[in-house]
Amino acid sequence: MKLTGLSVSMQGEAILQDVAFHLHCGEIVALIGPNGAGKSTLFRSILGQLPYKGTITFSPAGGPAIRLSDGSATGGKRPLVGYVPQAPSFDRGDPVSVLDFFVAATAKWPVWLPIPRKYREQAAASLARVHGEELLDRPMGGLSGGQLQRVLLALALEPVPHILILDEPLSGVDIEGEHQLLEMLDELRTQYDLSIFLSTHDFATLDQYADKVILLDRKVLKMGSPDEVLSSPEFYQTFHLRMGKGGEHQ
Ligand SMILES: Nc1ncnc2c1ncn2[C@@H]1O[C@H](COP(=O)(O)OP(=O)(O)OP(=O)(O)O)[C@@H](O)[C@H]1O
Repeated sequence: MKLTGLSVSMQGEAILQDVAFHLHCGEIVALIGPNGAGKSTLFRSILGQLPYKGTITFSPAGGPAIRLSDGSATGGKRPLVGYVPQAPSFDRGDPVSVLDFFVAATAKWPVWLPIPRKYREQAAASLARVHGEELLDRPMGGLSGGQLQRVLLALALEPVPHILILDEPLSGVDIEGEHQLLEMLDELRTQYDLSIFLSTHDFATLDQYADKVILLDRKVLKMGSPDEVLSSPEFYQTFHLRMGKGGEHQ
């Protein structure tokens, strides 16, 4: 995927200005920036949910270059983009099971009717992709942050897209859940040559999984390896940290 000169305005205010970068096949790119930087707006533009200026070009492996303008284009048999939204909160006592949720989302089957065996098998197979078979009959409200992310991830992989976008997948996930999720993303990108583009406020783990980091605050302020971005003056200025002469923060 290649973005050039991407700009978005809302109600006369420039939300994104001249954003440009490449996302290569099988690459994991992390998007960081302060609150209100435009991270979700960038995702919504890529998903074709917002009007924008500039170009977003998709060149799925083995397929023709496809320009997405309304979010409906597909790259061959696989959809271009899958999306894992910020995790919704479920009431602890909510009786809706993972199976109910999955089938309602994928097959549009109403939750109050008995679920046919074929839908149960399909949901189990989808959850198996994220090693979550055992979650099938659990209530959504009883899942941990990491388990909920895995269910949402399984949904976004049905069917497996070329590019997977995740909006703050690590928020509300404990350290062990975060480790599992990152391992799973790494496994999925290798298995499906999936490009992964995610936003996060967790900078400590970036160097464990991200090939590239983009620091955004309405514009791209810095782009590079986790080390390059996290040690840059732009990073320190954006997050109001003070930097010593040698580049070390004080
Ligand atoms: N529908 C809208 N109309 C007007 N302004 C909007 C709209 N949606 C978002 N904005 C503004 O766009 C800016 C960027 O918002 P966005 O949600 O993309 O930021 P973000 O980086 O995802 O923030 P966060 O880290 O808090 O989730 C904010 O100033 C927000 O107020």
